[in-house]
Formats: sequence, C-alpha cells, structure tokens
Amino acid sequence: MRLSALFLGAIPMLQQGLMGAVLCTVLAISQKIQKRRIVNTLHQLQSICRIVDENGHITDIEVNGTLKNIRDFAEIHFSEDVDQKKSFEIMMCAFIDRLYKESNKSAEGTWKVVESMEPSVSKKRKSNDEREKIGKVNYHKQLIGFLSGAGGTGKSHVIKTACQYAQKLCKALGVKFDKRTIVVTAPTGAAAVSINGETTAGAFAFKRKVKDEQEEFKITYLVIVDEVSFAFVEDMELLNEKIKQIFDNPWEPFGGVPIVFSGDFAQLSPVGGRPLYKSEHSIVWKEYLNAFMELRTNHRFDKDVNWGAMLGRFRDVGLSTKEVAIINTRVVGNLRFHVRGTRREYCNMKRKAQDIIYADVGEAHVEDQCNKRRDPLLKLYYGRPLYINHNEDVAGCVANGAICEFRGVKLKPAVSQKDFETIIIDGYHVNCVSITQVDSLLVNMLDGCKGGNKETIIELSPKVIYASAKFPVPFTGPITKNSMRTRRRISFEQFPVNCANARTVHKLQGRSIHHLVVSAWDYTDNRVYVCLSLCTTMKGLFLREPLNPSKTKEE
Ligand SMILES: Nc1ncnc2c1ncn2[C@@H]1O[C@H](COP(=O)(O)OP(=O)(O)OP(=O)(O)O)[C@@H](O)[C@H]1O
Repeated sequence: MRLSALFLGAIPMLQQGLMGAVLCTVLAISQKIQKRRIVNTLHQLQSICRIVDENGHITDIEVNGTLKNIRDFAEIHFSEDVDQKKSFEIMMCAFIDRLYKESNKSAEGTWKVVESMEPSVSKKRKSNDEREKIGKVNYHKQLIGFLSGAGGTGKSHVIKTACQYAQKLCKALGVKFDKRTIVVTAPTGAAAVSINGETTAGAFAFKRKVKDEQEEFKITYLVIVDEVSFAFVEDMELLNEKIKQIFDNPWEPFGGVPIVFSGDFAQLSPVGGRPLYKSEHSIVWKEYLNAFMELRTNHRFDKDVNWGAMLGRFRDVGLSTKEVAIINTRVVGNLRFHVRGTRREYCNMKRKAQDIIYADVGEAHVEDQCNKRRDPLLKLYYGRPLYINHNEDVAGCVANGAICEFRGVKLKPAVSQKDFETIIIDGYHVNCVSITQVDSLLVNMLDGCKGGNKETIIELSPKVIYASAKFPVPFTGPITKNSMRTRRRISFEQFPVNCANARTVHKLQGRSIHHLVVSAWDYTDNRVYVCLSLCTTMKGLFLREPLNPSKTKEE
C-alpha cells in the first residue's frame, strides 16, 4: 500500500469549501412515517417524579454554600427556555435522588422522592382520572425518560449542562465524579463524539461479557443515550439486559438506574435495522418510559428565524413548492473546487497517473468487512480534511466519523526523505511513501474534545484491514468508472482515516454547521430535512443541485 504525501499549500479554498460539504443521499421525506413516529412517541407520555425536601420545597440545593441551586443554574444556562429548564430539573432530581441513596448521604441530605406529577411539557392531554392513576403507579419510580424535540432545540445542550451541574455538585459534596458518574452515550461513534460521550455498545459491553464493569459503574447515578433515533430495537433490549447485569439488579428495568433517551424520530433511522418506534413487541420502549420531555424552542436558527420556521414546517408537514423555490435560490452549481473530490475527478487523476499506479491496489474500490469504504491510497497535503473510519478511542473523540486535518507523517527511524518515491498525479510531482516506511500519521482533531484554540495533535498507527477489492481488468488503457472489475479478498495495512471531501448526513446529525455545501440529494428516509436542519442560516447553505419539489412536497 502506498501513502502519498502531497504537500500543496495553495488549496485553502478547496479545504474550506469542502469541510462543510455534505454528501446527502436519498429521497423525499415520508410524511406518514414521520407523523406516525411522533404520535407513537407521544403515546409514551406518563408521568415524572421529582424531588422535594421534607418541608415540601422543590429543588433548592445549596451544598456547603458554594453551589447555586438547580433553578439558578438553569436560569443562567437556559435563559428563557422553560422546556429546557424543566427537563434539566427532572434529570438533575433523578440524579441527586440516586446519588444520595447510593452514597448513603440520606442522613445529612434531606432529599427523597415524595411527589409524582404529570409532565408539564406534554402535548398529549389525558383525563384527570388517568393522570391520577399514572401518578400513583409511578410514585417513587426511577426516571426512564425521553428527551425529544426537533433538531436544534437544545437536547445536547441540556445533556451537557446536566453533566456540568453534576460535576459541580459532586465536587461540592466531595463525591468522585468521572465518566461513569453520568454515562453519556450514543449509538454511533460520530454522534458520541459530538456530546463528548462514548458509544452505547462500548460503554455497556455489548460485545463482551460483563466482568470488571461492575466495580467501575458503582458510582453511576444517571445514564444517557443520545441520538436514540439511530438505535436498533434489539440494541436497546440488550442495553436493558447489560445494565441489569452490571448493576446486579435483574428485577427493575435498566437495573433501577435513572436513564434518559434523547433524540428525534423525525431524524435518521439506524442503517439496516428496526428503529425503536417500530418496536411493537418490545416492552423496553413501549412500557418502560415514564417521562416525556419535549423541547419546543429552536435555538440553532436563532440568527435566521425564518429559516428555522421553514424547517419546522418541513419537519411537520413538508415543503410547499414556493418554499422549495426559495431553498433552490441557494444553488451555486458545479463549482470547480468541488469537482476535485468527486469520483470522476478521482478517475481522471488516476488516468493521468496510470503508468505508475496501475499495478497498485490504489485503483481498486476497496470495502472492509463492514462494507465501509477504505482509501488504499491516501492523497495528503498539509491541512487535508480527513475523517476517522474506526472507533479508536471514542471517549478521546477519536471515533468513526470524527473530522481531523492532516499535519504530517512520522517516518520509521531508518527512513528519510531520500527514500521517497516521486510519482506524478494530475501533473504534480508527488512524494510517495509506502506504509511500511511510516510509523504514524499526525492529525489535528477538529471534532469534539478540542480544548480552546489549541491544536489537538494525535498520532494514528496503521491497522491491518481485511477487505474486498474490485480491481479494474485488464490493466491496460485508461481506467474509468465503467471499467470492468474483478473482486478479490485482500488484506493490507492502512491508517484508520479516509479523505473527507464530503461527509454523509448520518455522520453529521446533531451538529450545528454555519456553512454547508450539499453535494447531492438523497430523498430516502428524512435525509433532506436532517441535512437542511444542520445549517444555522439559509445564507450559509450552498447547493450543487436543486431540490426536487415533487419529492419534498406537503401532504
Ligand atoms: N438555551 C439556549 N440558549 C442559547 N443557545 C442554545 C440554547 N440551547 C441550545 N442552544 C444552541 O443551539 C444549538 C443547537 O443545540 P443542540 O445541538 O443541543 O440541539 P439538539 O436538539 O441536540 O439538535 P439535534 O437534534 O440536531 O441533535 C447549539 O449551538 C446550542 O449551543
């Protein structure tokens, strides 16, 4: 395998333009599915429990005089958003309840669950009798909540603020706080990175036997599963089982630990599996939920409220022809600087360099055992956007889908620049080095755990990849998209990165992006809505292709 280090300083425009580029794949939103999802969600509404002190006062928590109470803290972080404040309060009450119970602090603390109440943020109204019944049933119940709301309403913001508050509270109480105190997870690596969490499967030992975890999780007072629209039904059932094993409590759902699922079923579903809202026979989702928290104010579009309103309509009913026309004013066409990263350009580039690259697997389409594309030949220059294609260290934000920039390579001790081969690609003389000569790849992480303006440079080591490669045959003449290919199973070494000219919407869900270039539309599932709702303003949106109004229209 070869790794070609191409140091071209003069591509800032390419880099900037393509950093936000999204390869949006699929079709018009299925309004029926979307509505069904939301209705199903609302059916889960039951009640919430909250904590009051022995005198009946709610929430004032002053520890050693150093900590603001929950409401003051919420006031600072959520300003006018009452839904966020309420959701935060519910989560923190559940956290504190368990913290006091588990850390035997009940003697010095005055906290206990004494009241059940109906959710204040429910859309679905129930009769008084029903409310009363549910209130009684859920008296003293652990929190099993669903924090929902459209993309940008601040679900992740509430989670992050809850973690901040919990950290301060633990510090003030002299209680240990680490990544197990509130276990923040998401079903995919990319989603986990955006909330500084870890994958649900990794945290709860989905693929291994529960062993040492029991000790580690002794200080867990709240579990969070973000971007739950990505979760498979089967995985949530497994999560229930694993948490029961870890906490050695098979009698209560999720081992008796408070748990909050967060997400929006109007966004993307898991790839190749059943999403939770289709879980007719799974009690984990249908029966266990006892709190529904819905956020209704969108903050992502604070700078362009009209854009936010249009997207809200898109989520609920679809787009009118007029609205599609407005969005299509953002079409900028096939900009030259985009073309460079496309398959066609890739083929052209390869054709020009055919003399050198022919015998190389660099010509092959390579997919690993999980059907993920792997770049057998990395074309790199200083600042080249890359994405990590493997969950290396999710807690450290080196997760599948995380974006980074190429900074350099660390050569093996006996190798020097003299050993580089020079090849010609697209008219450039390019230094080319084999992976066997390179010790590690230096990249600057751009996603997640970045501290301030400082660069976060990490070293990536090569990995052995088992893959299926489609080689062009015969190895003569120019190679094009339509060249005949033969499939072979191969293994090779490569760094766990791909070139990131564009990213799929799946990898971006949950982020706020100021400048977004949409490379191609894919109208399946809810991808168009999710893609558009990443962009904070309409001015920041650039389209290479117009939207098709017949595929996004109102019902
Ligand atoms: N109360 C608030 N005041 C100001 N800004 C806020 C507030 N809540 C959220 N935001 C900002 O709004 C943006 C979107 O928030 P966030 O990413 O938490 O939304 P989300 O509901 O998790 O979205 P998604 O469904 O796409 O994951 C972020 O930039 C966040 O900082």
